[in-house]
Amino acid sequence: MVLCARRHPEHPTVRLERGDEIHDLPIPIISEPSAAREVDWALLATKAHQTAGAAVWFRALMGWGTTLTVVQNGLNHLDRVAPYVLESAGVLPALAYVAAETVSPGRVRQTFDEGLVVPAGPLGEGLADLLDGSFLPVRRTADFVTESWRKLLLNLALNPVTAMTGRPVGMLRGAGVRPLIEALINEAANVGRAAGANLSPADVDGCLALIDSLPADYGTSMLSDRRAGREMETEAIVGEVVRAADKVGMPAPRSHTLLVLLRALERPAPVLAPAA
Ligand SMILES: NC(=O)C1=CN([C@@H]2O[C@H](COP(=O)(O)OP(=O)(O)OC[C@H]3O[C@@H](n4cnc5c(N)ncnc54)[C@H](OP(=O)(O)O)[C@@H]3O)[C@@H](O)[C@H]2O)C=CC1
Ligand SMILES: CC(C)(CO)C(=O)C(=O)O
Repeated sequence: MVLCARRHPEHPTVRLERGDEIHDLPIPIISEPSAAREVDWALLATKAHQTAGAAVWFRALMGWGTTLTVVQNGLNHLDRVAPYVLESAGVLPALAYVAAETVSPGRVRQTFDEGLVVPAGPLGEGLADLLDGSFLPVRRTADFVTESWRKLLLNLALNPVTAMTGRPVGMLRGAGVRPLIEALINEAANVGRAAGANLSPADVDGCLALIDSLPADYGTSMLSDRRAGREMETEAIVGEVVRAADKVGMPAPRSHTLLVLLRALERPAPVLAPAA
């Protein structure tokens, strides 16, 4: 295994903390694509909006037999990498049910551990074999579109509100907030259904039950980005729902409101002088 980074780290080791376990992982780290060799499996695990920037690595790592696994949140993983890989390249989308946060350079804390979900088929089987015995179980699904929407409902409920308030998920269960979250998930589930996802009321209930079961101090990847002052996955998560709603001609005012506020938070417009 080789870790491809855009800067060579000052501490060239990776420490993974999972509960009480500490694993110091002796993974070589390279920061120049010229140092990369063709591999059987390449895993893209940048934020969705960093895909174009990471594409320089695809050319260095990918040959005829390489499968690129896109481990990102959102929908349409394949479209995201299509401009940068050959049409014949093997590309596998993956949804991550883990929670990991870089707590200091080279130190990653993992607090939730349900593995990856990928489409059933030879590439999905290949990834499951590759990761067999690792910390990451790989579940295969015959309906990846529905799975992507299921994950999107969870991210839509958790990520923007934690990021906007700067507070972990316990806040979502507070008086007044939970009904908003429930309405937001129901609205997005209706859009997902119209867009072709086979979402049932049980999926909405399952999403809410998962949110209710998370530890109160549990963060999200978007909250980490907000805290660190990094760009957030606003477009890949909230933008996807709003664009899908526009496409199927359904109103999605709750998601739309979130999108406008998140965009304003990241790219504040100049304040207009009061009218004379
Ligand atoms: N974190 C989580 O708990 C979960 C995340 N996800 C999803 O997984 C994906 C990855 O998220 P996450 O791990 O949180 O992301 P992070 O921001 O923690 O990590 C992304 C890494 O990609 C690196 N990177 C960005 N651009 C390049 C580049 N051009 N070349 C090399 N490296 C690059 C960044 O480097 P640098 O350090 O230099 O910025 C950073 O280390 C996202 O789509 C997210 O939504 C899904 C489930 C849970
Ligand atoms: C499911 C969840 C919320 C796990 O942390 C996630 O996908 C994220 O943080 O982006």
